[in-house]
Amino acid sequence: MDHSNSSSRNHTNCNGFLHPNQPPMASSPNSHPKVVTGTAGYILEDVPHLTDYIPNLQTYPNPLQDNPAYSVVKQYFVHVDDTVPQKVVVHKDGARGVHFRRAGPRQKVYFEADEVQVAIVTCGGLCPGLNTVIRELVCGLNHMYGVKKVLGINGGYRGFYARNTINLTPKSVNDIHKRGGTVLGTSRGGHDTKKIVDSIQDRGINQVYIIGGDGTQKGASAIFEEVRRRGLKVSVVGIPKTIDNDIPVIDKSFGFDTAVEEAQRAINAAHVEAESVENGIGVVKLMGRNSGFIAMYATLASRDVDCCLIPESPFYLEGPGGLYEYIERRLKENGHMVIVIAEGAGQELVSESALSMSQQDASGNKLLQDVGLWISQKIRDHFAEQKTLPITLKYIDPTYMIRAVPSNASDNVYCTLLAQSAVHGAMAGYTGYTSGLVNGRQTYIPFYRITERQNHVVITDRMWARLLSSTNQPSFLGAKGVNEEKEEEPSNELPDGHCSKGTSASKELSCISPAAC
Ligand SMILES: Nc1ncnc2c1ncn2[C@@H]1O[C@H](COP(=O)(O)OP(=O)(O)OP(=O)(O)O)[C@@H](O)[C@H]1O
Ligand SMILES: O=P(O)(O)OC[C@H]1O[C@](O)(CO)[C@@H](O)[C@@H]1O
Ligand SMILES: [Mg+2]
Repeated sequence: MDHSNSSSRNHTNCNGFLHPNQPPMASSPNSHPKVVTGTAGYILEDVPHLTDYIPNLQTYPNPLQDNPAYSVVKQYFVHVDDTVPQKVVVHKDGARGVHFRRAGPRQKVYFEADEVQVAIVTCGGLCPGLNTVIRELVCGLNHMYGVKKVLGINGGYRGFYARNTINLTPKSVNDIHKRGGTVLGTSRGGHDTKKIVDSIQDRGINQVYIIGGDGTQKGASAIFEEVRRRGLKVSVVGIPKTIDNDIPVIDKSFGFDTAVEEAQRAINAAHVEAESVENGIGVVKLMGRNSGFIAMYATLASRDVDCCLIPESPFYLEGPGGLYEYIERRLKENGHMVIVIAEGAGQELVSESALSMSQQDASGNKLLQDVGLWISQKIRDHFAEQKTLPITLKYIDPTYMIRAVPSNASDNVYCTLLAQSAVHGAMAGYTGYTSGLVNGRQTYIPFYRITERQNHVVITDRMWARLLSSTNQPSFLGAKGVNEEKEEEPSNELPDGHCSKGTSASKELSCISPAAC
């Protein structure tokens, strides 16, 4: 695919054509999904390119061609038509389904090293690996493409217009990956698209790398649209960050492995405390506002957990099949037990007994009640009232300790690949995309696929069933509940316990190709 000629690119490629419902990008005030279809139900959900709205942009040979480290690598450059399938499990006669553009270096780039002025910003909550991504962006840009001008935006989105910037060099970021947090600082709220793009324009920034969760990626999408509306040669790139693993499409988010590993320490402590006393109960609260992935994977990894409670699986306390009954049975069988609870679990129960559920943080996220404290007290009160089983309960809340640590070895490698892929895409003129791993391959995913939904644990899927069979906890769902759950989340099941509740664009695509989802 030759991006020096955007019109030919929009109309025929990948043995396919622009989807008939999609107008050509250049004629529309806002970008539209670029969907290319091919034979056998092939669909490419492509990402925008600078040439979509700035014609005749000059190209340059990729400097990696002369880089001794890379020139020996056979087929180092990604073929322009390489794409990655969203779904790898297919049936003999099924459609090929949705694909994303494969990430990696291209033969031609759209920026000369001296011309590039980069900005990097981190937004939202902390997550292990933020500093590694920052480091690898700075080093990747410098070592692979000779880019020297890299600014760090201080304190999240508002830093674009309200704070001083920080010069980042390979030397200044050399060992930041060994530290937790983000050297740039972060914040919630403060996204003012006009002021941010004014700042981008005023500072001559032409590549923006935005590291953050679902809210941040929505902000990145708004920045991209405004940049495009102003006709600026600025690549806007998202790098997905979330300890909750609630970003859809991608295999998992960076820092998640580290968080699960770190959670083991809290679970171990809860287990040691619980088994050291008669009828000991250890309760561990883990993060997960709307998605219980950390709790689910930490439970599966640990084997010491007897009950895992997540936001996706409503539970109840009293009566047959309830939590109290299970605790009593487990204590009688085993003498102790460990409960892991995600912070977003059981919020409807807590809110019945707490004051307000309507408070929000600066980004508009609902502030949660402390379900860990609440459930610990409820269990203590219940068994004190019963007087038949005297329990000792220890409550551990390691939530901020888990996300404040530096990333582990595997997350460091993942962060490096994500950052390098992001850089290759921007240098190749792509924009308006999130760099993400899909089925083990680095890809460029259009913003709308990342922002339209959240990733949730599917409690009717195999992974949750594995958890139930490993803990032996009740499912808290009658047959009716299971059927309702199946009806609610019908078609977008992703491998191994991931599901994204669909909205507009992807639902349309499911209609084009049901086998794609
Ligand atoms: N719909 C939106 N449009 C523009 N900007 C947004 C939107 N939602 C959130 N933002 C901005 O994105 C930034 C981060 O959002 P938020 O605090 O929700 O964290 P996040 O990126 O979702 O990360 P996490 O939830 O994992 O901590 C904030 O500065 C917020 O103002
Ligand atoms: O207290 P803060 O910084 O708002 O962050 C808490 C939230 O951040 C998250 O870790 C998401 O980043 C959620 O799990 C949690 O609810
Ligand atoms: Mg979020």
